[in-house]
Amino acid sequence: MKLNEKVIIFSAPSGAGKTTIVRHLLSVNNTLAFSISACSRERRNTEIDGKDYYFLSVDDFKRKIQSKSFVEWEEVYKDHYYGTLISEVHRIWEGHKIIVFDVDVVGGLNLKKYFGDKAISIFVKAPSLKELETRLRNRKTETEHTLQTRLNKAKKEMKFAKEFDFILVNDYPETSFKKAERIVNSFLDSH
Ligand SMILES: Nc1nc2c(ncn2[C@@H]2O[C@H](COP(=O)(O)OP(=O)(O)O)[C@@H](O)[C@H]2O)c(=O)[nH]1
Ligand SMILES: Nc1ncnc2c1ncn2[C@@H]1O[C@H](COP(=O)(O)OP(=O)(O)O)[C@@H](O)[C@H]1O
Repeated sequence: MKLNEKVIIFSAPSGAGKTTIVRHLLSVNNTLAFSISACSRERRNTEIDGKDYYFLSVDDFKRKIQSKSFVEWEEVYKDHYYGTLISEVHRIWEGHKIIVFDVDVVGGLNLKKYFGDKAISIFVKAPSLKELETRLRNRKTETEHTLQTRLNKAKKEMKFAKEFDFILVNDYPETSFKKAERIVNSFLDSH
């Protein structure tokens, strides 16, 4: 793969608000394009296949791992595989856009390693663990069990925050949107 374009990586514990921030950035800057990940979890009612994710069965996902179709992939939760397809990176670069990734924390660090100085990495943090829990509950996408799994994972992920180029505390949406715009614009204006 030719590494000839800039990429922007957003990572966060589930519920911190990275998808909300990424959606905002995409709505105000049409040079950016969202990297649609492949995943093997159930589609939520609000999600569209090929827009939010490429939804695959576990078997199809494993076949793509075998055929080395991923830049990176992870079994984020049991039987819930997520990954960035090489074909997706090409699709976006062929459209001459800057890729925006919305991936979990380990995935974000792997992408940072892969893309090197073409990448900027941003860790989105909720103001507190309590607030993270409130947001996940309000989103109404989790059962009590999956909520606890996500909160436990979040505690581990917080330790990696300092390995990212920026930590963006997502307190109020409007201020977070502005902070994200500033970080991204200065990256796009550089070299
Ligand atoms: N490593 C990796 N993680 C991903 C990818 N796409 C999504 N994820 C992460 O997988 C986790 C679960 O995603 P999802 O079920 O959509 O949860 P949500 O972030 O709580 O909406 C999140 O932390 C996502 O950021 C990917 O391509 N690679
Ligand atoms: N700054 C904020 N204040 C309050 N709620 C927020 C904020 N940012 C996002 N949310 C809400 O919190 C929930 C989790 O946000 P989401 O963007 O889905 O997080 P992630 O992609 O990191 O899992 C959503 O219901 C979203 O509307």
